[in-house]
Amino acid sequence: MSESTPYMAIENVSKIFGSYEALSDVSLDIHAGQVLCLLGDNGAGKSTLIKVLSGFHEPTSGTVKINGKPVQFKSPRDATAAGISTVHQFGGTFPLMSLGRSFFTGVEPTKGWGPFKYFDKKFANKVVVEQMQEMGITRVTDGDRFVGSLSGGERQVSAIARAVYFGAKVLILDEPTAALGVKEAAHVLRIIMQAKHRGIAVVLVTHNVSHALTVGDHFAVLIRGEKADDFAKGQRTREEITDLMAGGEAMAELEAELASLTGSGDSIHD
Ligand SMILES: Nc1ncnc2c1ncn2[C@@H]1O[C@H](COP(=O)(O)OP(=O)(O)OP(=O)(O)O)[C@@H](O)[C@H]1O
Repeated sequence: MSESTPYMAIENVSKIFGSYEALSDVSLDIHAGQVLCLLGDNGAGKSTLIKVLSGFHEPTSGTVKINGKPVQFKSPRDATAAGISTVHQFGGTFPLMSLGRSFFTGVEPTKGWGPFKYFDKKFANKVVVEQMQEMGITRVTDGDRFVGSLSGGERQVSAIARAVYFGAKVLILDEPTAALGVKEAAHVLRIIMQAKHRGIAVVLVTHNVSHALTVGDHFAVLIRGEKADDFAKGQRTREEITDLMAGGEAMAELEAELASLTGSGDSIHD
């Protein structure tokens, strides 16, 4: 990783729910123009970590920093103001909303004045079509189309396009390729690379080691709330990562169980 100050960092962050420690003493650096992949099995703490980064949860202890300075996000609004944009698994939009409306939710462009102010649909639709085309979704030519008419991959890409258009500095993507076909996943990964080349810091949460290895510059593996490993591209093999993630531990347990079954005469081959 570069020596420069990361745009965002968390230091020794823990998050405790009741008596359960969902995150335990996790530190991470998030650099502009790099893709940080957050890997981990179900329940490892990935969503909790995303929620800390995006201002949804305040950490129980530890520090969040922007440009080297400690910050306290009291709400997602504070994180948004710091340029942090989170795209949820299904694009986080309403299926019956038009593409133009959905793209500008919360920042509606208006025309007219005072009581005669109205949503500038023409402008919104023009921008959304331009942005989608730029991101390779060439079949969208009408901003009046419903969000629900997009495929899963197109929805992800449009949510990323929105974040980029509004100047996100950190783009957090929660399992953006889950449930996508190979071609669509490849498109989303290409768009992630585009965002990185624009200087955006990308945090990619995924179960998919192949996807992570394709675009990642840096990797962190969470196991039961703890950072089990943290490494740069090229420092681990695919097998090492898969083993760690899937819990070498879980596989060892399964093997021990099978061995005891065979050992006690309950052969699975009987
Ligand atoms: N608000 C909450 N209250 C209590 N426990 C919680 C809360 N949020 C998360 N947890 C617990 O913290 C642990 C980590 O959950 P988290 O959702 O962060 O995992 P994850 O890695 O995102 O899993 P998945 O891949 O399944 O989404 C889980 O055991 C979960 O039940």
